[in-house]
Amino acid sequence: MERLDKAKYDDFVKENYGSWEEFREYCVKLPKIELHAHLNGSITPKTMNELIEQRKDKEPDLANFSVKNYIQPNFQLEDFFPLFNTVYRLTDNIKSIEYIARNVLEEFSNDGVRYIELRSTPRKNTEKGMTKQSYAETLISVINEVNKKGNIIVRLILSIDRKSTLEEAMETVNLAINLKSSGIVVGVDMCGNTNGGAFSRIKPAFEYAKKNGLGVTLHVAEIPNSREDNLEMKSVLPDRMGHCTYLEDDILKWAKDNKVAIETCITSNIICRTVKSYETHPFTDYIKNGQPFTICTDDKGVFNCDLSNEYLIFGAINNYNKKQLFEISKKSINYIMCKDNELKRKLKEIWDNFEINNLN
Ligand SMILES: CNc1ncnc2c1ncn2[C@@H]1O[C@H](COP(=O)(O)O)[C@@H](O)[C@H]1O
Repeated sequence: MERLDKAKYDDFVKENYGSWEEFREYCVKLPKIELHAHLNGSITPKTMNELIEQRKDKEPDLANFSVKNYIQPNFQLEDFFPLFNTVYRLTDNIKSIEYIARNVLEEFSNDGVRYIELRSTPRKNTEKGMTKQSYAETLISVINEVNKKGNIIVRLILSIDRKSTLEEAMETVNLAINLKSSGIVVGVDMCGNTNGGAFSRIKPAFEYAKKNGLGVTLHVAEIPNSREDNLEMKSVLPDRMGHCTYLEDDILKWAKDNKVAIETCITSNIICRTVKSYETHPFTDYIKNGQPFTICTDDKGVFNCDLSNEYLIFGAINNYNKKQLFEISKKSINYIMCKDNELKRKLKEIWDNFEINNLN
């Protein structure tokens, strides 16, 4: 938020929302959909410290573990990926996965997120008895618990790290196929270090996922000069694409024509310096061109952000009033991977009720 030159937007905010506080309140109250959130990047420092406290007696190396502000001066995308070496030490067993999932989902719910497709990379840790399968099943069980409470509706996307071998990628896709009947797993994602290798190596796994009725989302063009990869990714016909900060016009046009929404992660792009400023973020072109997109947090724990604030930033920069921001959040219903029509009807009802009660 500090990075946004608020003074520039004071007049607009005063006229349309009353004050910045009221603007923020509106953004929290607005029902929202989150379609690009990595579980392990969404853990707050508070939750990390709680995990350390819970475990340090039995695992003394954790006593010296300090959770400091991740974002140091001159932080950039290359500094981001190694952070997970540390985070994964703290989330290396099933109990911790359960704990972080509960906390992260509760935080999204408190922020007014009404539907989320949370994503996470199943990992194994033989020493601690964690398998990819138990990792995913634990998430499903927490999600079922959260769904029962009824404040937020949660579905799961299993992520595949870009540096995986094809065999590893296929293992995760098969896991997702087997767990589809839970009604919770809706698709697969490709994420991880942008230097992790050519997408073509693991492309067959995503084609196989699509053939088996899973949704597919891919991290596309987060960095420049990735034309070859971008074309390979497009040819999989993904349902959505993450970031796309350096995506070429012809592929953007293809995405528009085929209603492939871009998961745009504003604060993440600014902090990782893949976009220079809020004002020059490609979302301004998305609006101009009628590009389908959805506003997302990416890693709310690492970037110290929340979805309400992403809406606030987006609203301020584009001078969007209450109704316009509402329309943006409502459109995201069209981009969910979950094919359950009853669920879509339920979401539309939530948005319609909000509109009746707040915007007429
Ligand atoms: C900054 N933008 C990004 N670009 C690419 N990959 C990202 C990412 N943000 C997070 N991840 C990837 O998500 C995984 C962590 O969450 P899970 O263990 O799956 O829950 C890591 O592989 C990380 O590289």
